[in-house]
Amino acid sequence: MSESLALSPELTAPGEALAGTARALYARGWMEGTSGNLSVRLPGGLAAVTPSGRSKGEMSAADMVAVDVATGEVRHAGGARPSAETAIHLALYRSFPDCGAVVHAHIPHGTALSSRVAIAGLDSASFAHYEIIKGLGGPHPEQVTVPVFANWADVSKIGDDVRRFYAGATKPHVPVLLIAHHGATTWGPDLETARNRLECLELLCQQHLLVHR
Ligand SMILES: CSC[C@@H](O)[C@@H](O)C(=O)COP(=O)(O)O
Ligand SMILES: [Zn+2]
Repeated sequence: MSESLALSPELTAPGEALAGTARALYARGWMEGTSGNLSVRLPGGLAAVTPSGRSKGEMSAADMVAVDVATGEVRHAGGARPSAETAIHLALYRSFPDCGAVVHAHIPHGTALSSRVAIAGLDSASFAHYEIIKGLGGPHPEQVTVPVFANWADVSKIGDDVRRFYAGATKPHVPVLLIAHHGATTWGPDLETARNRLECLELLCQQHLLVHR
């Protein structure tokens, strides 16, 4: 089925929220050259996802693509393909029933730190004492360990890794992750919270890199 989201009035507001948040993140320099993607969960087992390969500074609600969270099947699209990283978004929606929105951006300091972690042969970054940790939404206000996933060319493999990682988790998690040499993905009950967590993660990584030059 292929149909513009603009034709579905109940999907227009989430689409506008996605376009507005994407514009703001683009304006910050975090979604350069078509990078970055966002999604929100919709009623009926769907998620609205940004289209693939488009400037995230110039989108409207009608550009968004609705996909089935359970199957990944495209349900509504005005001719656009959903984000190439939809598999990561769906892995998070499937892992966390309370996840209402996912934001991915190539934040500069987060990406630099993810590269440093990967080059060191590690798979997580730990931080302690920074006040901004409180803004990440994790269980501990004073310390946090952020997983750093491998950046497979086949994005479905990143989605599989994410799904496996959180399926095995028994403790409360922090709703942010890094992808090595690539960027960050954050999530939350709504788009605003997911975006705030992205901002906090970028600032945390920046502060950490200033301390550990
Ligand atoms: C500018 S290339 C960046 C892409 O490879 C990818 O990492 C990305 O963030 C955007 O992919 P998209 O398919 O537009 O959602
Ligand atoms: Zn990306």
